[in-house]
This record gives sequence, C-alpha cells and structure tokens, in this order.
Amino acid sequence: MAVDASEPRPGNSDPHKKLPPGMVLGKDGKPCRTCSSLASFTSQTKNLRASSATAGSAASGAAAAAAAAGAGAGASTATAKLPDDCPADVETLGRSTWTLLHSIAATYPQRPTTAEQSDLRTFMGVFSRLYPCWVCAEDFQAYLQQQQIRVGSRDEFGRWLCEAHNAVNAKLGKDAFDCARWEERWRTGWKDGRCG
Ligand SMILES: Cc1cc2nc3c(=O)[nH]c(=O)nc-3n(C[C@H](O)[C@H](O)[C@H](O)COP(=O)(O)OP(=O)(O)OC[C@H]3O[C@@H](n4cnc5c(N)ncnc54)[C@H](O)[C@@H]3O)c2cc1C
Repeated sequence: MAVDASEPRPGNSDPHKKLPPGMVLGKDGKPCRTCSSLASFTSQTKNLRASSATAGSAASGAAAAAAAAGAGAGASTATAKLPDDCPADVETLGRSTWTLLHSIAATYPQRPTTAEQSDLRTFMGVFSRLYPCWVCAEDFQAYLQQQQIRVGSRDEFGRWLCEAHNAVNAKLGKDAFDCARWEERWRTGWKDGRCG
C-alpha cells in the first residue's frame, strides 16, 4: 500500500494547495467524505457553505452544526460534536468495515468447502473494488495483488486479514496488532474474560 490517504489526493486536476490535511477529493472533484477525516471534511464544507452563504444561501440544521464543528477544530472535537446519524467519514467507515471483515473471518469455517473458499475470494475481490473510500480501495487492490489472499481455513484467512489490516495501520503510522491474538479479539473474546 504505497499511498498515504492522509495526503490530499484529488480525483482530478484541482489544485492541492487549498485542501486541508486529510482531505481527499472524489473522482468527481468534490470533497469525498468517506475518503477524508471528519475534521478536514467539515472544515472544507464549512468554507464552501460560507461562500454560498455570501451568495445568499444559508446552511441549516445538522449540516450547519457539522460545518461549525469543523471550524478550526481537531478531528476529535469535530467528531464529538456531530450526532451519531451523520454519513460516515474515513475513520467510522473503516472501523465498521474492519468489524465486518474480521467477523467474517471469525465465522468462516475451519475447513471450508471449495465453494466457500471461492465465495470468500470473490467477495474480497468485489469488496476491494466497491469500497467507498476510493484511495483506500485502490491501495487495498494493490495489496491483494501483492499478497495473495489465503482462504484455506479460518485461521489462514484471519491471519491474512490481520496482516492486511496491519499494512493499513503501518501506512497510517499506527501500531501493529499481534496477529497471534486475532481470534481473541474477534471470535472468542480476551482470555481475561472481560468480553463475557
Ligand atoms: C480495506 C481498508 C482500507 C483502508 N485504507 C485506509 C487508508 O488508506 N487511509 C485511511 O485514512 N484509512 C483507511 N482505512 C480506515 C483505517 O484502517 C481505520 O479503520 C480508521 O483509521 C479508524 O482506525 P481505528 O484506530 O479506530 O481502528 P481500526 O484500524 O479501524 O481498527 C478497529 C479495531 O480493530 C482491531 N485491530 C487493529 N488492527 C488489527 C489487525 N491488524 N488485525 C485485527 N484487528 C485489528 C483493534 O482492536 C481496533 O480497535 C481503511 C479501512 C479499510 C477497511
């Protein structure tokens, strides 16, 4: 995964310089919420709304609150001020998606049939093309090309997925997760019993 999505990456030739850090444009050239951190997205949309307010239109309701939350605020501040029922940014989308993917690994058979292995391979291939953050999707497709997916058993896929997740963690400057413990995290619960 060669590209850091914290860098501005426009989908067209718009100038990078006006984009806040963490902002990624969609392939249509507009701010891409599912590719961007919430703080940068709300900061950018605030600027756009301010421009249109000057031209006579006003932002309102939750949208205005979101824009205000982004004004000069860090990601955590903006996140704290937004209601739960707003569209996903790159982080909430990522967390939910990893939960789904690791949970699929956790319920994948220990001895999958040929058809089950084929389904999982197909699912992951389609997933990598449909993932709503296009920069994430492109890098994940590249990862799939470099690190052939392993679907021969639950543990094989669980560890492959953990390594894939660690590759994203590394790209984002986060700590690596201990893949020997992927099942504790996503299937059995931690050995200390705190997950019930
Ligand atoms: C396919 C994919 C590609 C992505 N690419 C990008 C990108 O290019 N740029 C970007 O900004 N964001 C990307 N994201 C989102 C990013 O990975 C995180 O989801 C997001 O930054 C939120 O991170 P987090 O720290 O809350 O925890 P997450 O990374 O979302 O992890 C959720 C939980 O999973 C557990 N965990 C962490 N690492 C592992 C692991 N290796 N194996 C098993 N469990 C683990 C931890 O308990 C953690 O709390 C991507 C997400 C996906 C699904």
